[in-house]
Amino acid sequence: MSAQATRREVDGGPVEHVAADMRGDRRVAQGRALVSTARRPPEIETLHLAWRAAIVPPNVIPPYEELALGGLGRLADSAALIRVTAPGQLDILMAGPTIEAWIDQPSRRGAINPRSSGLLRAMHDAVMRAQKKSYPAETVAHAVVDGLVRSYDLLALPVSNRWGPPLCQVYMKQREQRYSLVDAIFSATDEGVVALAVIRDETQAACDFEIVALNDGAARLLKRGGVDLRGRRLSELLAEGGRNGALARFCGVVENGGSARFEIDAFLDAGADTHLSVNASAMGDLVAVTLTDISDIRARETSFRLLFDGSPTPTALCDPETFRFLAVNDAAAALWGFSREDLLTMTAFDVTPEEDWDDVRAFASRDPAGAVAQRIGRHMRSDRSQLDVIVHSRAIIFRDRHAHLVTIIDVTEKQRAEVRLAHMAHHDALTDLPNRALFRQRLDEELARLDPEQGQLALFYLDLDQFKAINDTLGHPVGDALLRAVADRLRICLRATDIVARFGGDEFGILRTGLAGPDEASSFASYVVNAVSRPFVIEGHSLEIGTSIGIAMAPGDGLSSDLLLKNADMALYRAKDGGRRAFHFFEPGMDARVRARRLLEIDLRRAMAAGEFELYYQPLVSLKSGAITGFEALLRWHHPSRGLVPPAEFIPLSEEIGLIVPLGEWVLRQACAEAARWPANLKVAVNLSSVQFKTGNVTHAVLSALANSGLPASRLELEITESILLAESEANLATLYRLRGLGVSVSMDDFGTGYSSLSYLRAFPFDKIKIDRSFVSELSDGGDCMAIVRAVAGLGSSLGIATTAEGVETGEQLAWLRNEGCTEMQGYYFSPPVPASKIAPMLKANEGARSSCEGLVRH
Ligand SMILES: Nc1nc2c(ncn2[C@@H]2O[C@H](COP(=O)(O)O[C@H]3[C@@H](O)[C@H](n4cnc5c(=O)[nH]c(N)nc54)O[C@@H]3COP(=O)(O)O)[C@@H](O)[C@H]2O)c(=O)[nH]1
Repeated sequence: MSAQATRREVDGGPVEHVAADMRGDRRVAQGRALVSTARRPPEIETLHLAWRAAIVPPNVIPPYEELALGGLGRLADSAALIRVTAPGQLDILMAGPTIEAWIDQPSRRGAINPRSSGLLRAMHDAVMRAQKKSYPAETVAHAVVDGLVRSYDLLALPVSNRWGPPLCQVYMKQREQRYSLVDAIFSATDEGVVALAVIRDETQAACDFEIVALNDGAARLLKRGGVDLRGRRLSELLAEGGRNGALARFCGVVENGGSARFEIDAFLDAGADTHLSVNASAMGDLVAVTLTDISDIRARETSFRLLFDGSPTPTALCDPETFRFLAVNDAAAALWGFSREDLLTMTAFDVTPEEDWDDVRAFASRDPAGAVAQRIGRHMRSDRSQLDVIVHSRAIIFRDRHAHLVTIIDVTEKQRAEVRLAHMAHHDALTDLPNRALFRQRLDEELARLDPEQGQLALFYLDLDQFKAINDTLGHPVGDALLRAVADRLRICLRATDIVARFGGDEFGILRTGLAGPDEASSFASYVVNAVSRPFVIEGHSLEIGTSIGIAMAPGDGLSSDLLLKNADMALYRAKDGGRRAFHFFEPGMDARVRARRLLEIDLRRAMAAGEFELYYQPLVSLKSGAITGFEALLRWHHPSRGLVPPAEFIPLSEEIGLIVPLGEWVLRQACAEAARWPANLKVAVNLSSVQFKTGNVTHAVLSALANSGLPASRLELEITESILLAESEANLATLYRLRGLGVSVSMDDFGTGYSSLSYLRAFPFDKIKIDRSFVSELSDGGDCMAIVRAVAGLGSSLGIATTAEGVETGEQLAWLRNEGCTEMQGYYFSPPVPASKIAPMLKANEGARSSCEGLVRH
């Protein structure tokens, strides 16, 4: 059987502790109890031994008469005879005065004090269970009598009953030891317990208190160890500053009755850092006070407060039900732009945009026992500006109530930086257009949902004409501004569902969906070409660039991004081939041509760096004297694998990719340097491309070539075509006049082809007209060419402009041209273009021939 501890309310009175140690089941081995009998009082011990003698042999219990009625003498005062007639029904058949006092009830059937009945019943049951083995049951009981705790040893024995079931005889012995209940309670707690008596003033109002009793805990807390505080007035123990306040709280308890809890830190000898929590209960003019030392808690709170207030992290304490701020630190006030005082009258909703209120509620209603929770959201400052925040919250107990300790991390800048980074990853920094990656992504998406029934998809691949030349000559800031302006113009061309992207350099892409067919794509492409062709004014420069566009359509030209981009790119090259400001649709078979052209472009750029270019010179011969008057410089490309590449194959491409500008400057420098070595009466003619006029600084290039070579300007002849006067004529005319002003002469090349407008001859005083070789080659056929050559020769003669016939290959042509009044010839009949090394011998031969009157000598 185990020790039992039961706690029962007895008649609504004080709590009684009853400890029962039932030994009825304990075995007795070889006549010796296993439990110690050392604490058994002598009377009980005697009784115990007598009983043991009587029951030998075992299993025979003594008759009722022998034990209950016989020979007990004064032990009968401390004995009771009990039985249990039904479960829970305890009868006391007989009880001596001592035991009667314990059970605090006269011995009557069925009316026993409940605080004793449980114990008696337990002893009865233990004895009855063990009766066959004749074991007694023993226990100790306690009771409070007159404020003293008394302890009793109890022994229960079975006795036989000739009229029915065995009975149970209980013997009780009160121990000498007694405790004061109040002392016991007082000493059992570390808390201070004080009994105060009210002192009333003449109006009978409570005004002070006298200490009636206190325990060690109270003496320790009030730091008056050794000094008897009993009889002292409470007011004497309180520091002046807090005295009135503290007394008022105690008086309030008395006046209002009941109990109250409050804090005091004003006890004189307790020290300023001692904080006591007071629980006071009034009973008439007596006040029972429990004092608890909460100094540590307050110290922790102070540390917490210091950490809280001084933390650079915005922090607030928030009521999870009302969302009211219970505390905020300076960092939070600074973050939200409100004062701390204002915030203490506000709720979390006042700093949260309304759209996020549900989030805030859900966040606050999470499991309060949970760990730190995190919410990413927005807060609002006093100026209504919004912040991106991460809110961490932890449920804590703050001053005996639930609260949420909330820290706020302002991630506005971080968030914006991330958004910026994400934007930068998908957009071109210069134009802010989507980049190739984003374009591809959108193209993939559009292809995935492409439904030909709903319309086709067109990919427009744009490349700006002449951009590189502008960039190289006017500088990158102008180039950048031009690209931005082009981007703006493209944006204007778009519908909301279109996408325009900059792929890099001067390449752009446009994605358009829902097209009925190629016709719709062509009209959009020409609209874009026209839009980009309109002049741009950048930093005072009027720039005309134009664009070429390659178009690939889905589903016809491919269903993958890669294929469509590749096909549109190929179509673009074709568009460029076909002349600028044009667009072209992808056609199967373009691939090979485009590849060849790409290779040429790569080769051309490399050739410039590798010094694969050389100038050949073709003599210009006076038809009057037969003397060489000068040489035309003609560019040649020594390709490492293809051999000598004629300029007609690479000049157009180098114009397109802007390479003509540096290449043209090289030609000028080289030709002038070469001519400077010739006899002083010989001129050198250099071809200028219209691109050099448009994007290069021709005047500067000419000046620097002359200066570097030392060639007099009068010995340099510049050959231009009418295309230079077609585009940007005003600016180009101004350049031509500037060049003429330097002293160089200017020839109109390839006259007769193109528009051959006579107005050009009026617009600028050309020094020479070069009749295109296509007319000369067909002179023998008679007809138009003869008439044209005759007209041009006559025009030159009447305007006083020299005329040079190009491509003279036969003596007949020569004779006819001389006869018609042409002043100069150039052609294979005299000499093809030759390397510079051949010039000296040629000049020598020409001189010799003229001196021997042989006229023109073919070389
Ligand atoms: N911008 C620059 N253009 C240049 C430069 N060097 C050449 N070119 C232009 O390339 C075109 C082709 O030139 P090329 O292959 O050198 O042809 C020239 C002559 O070889 C050719 N020619 C001369 N005589 C005859 C002849 O009797 N028969 C015949 N079939 N061809 C002949 O004519 C070309 C010279 O023409 P032109 O310039 O019009 O005087 C050509 O358009 C060049 O201009 C350069 O450095 N820059």
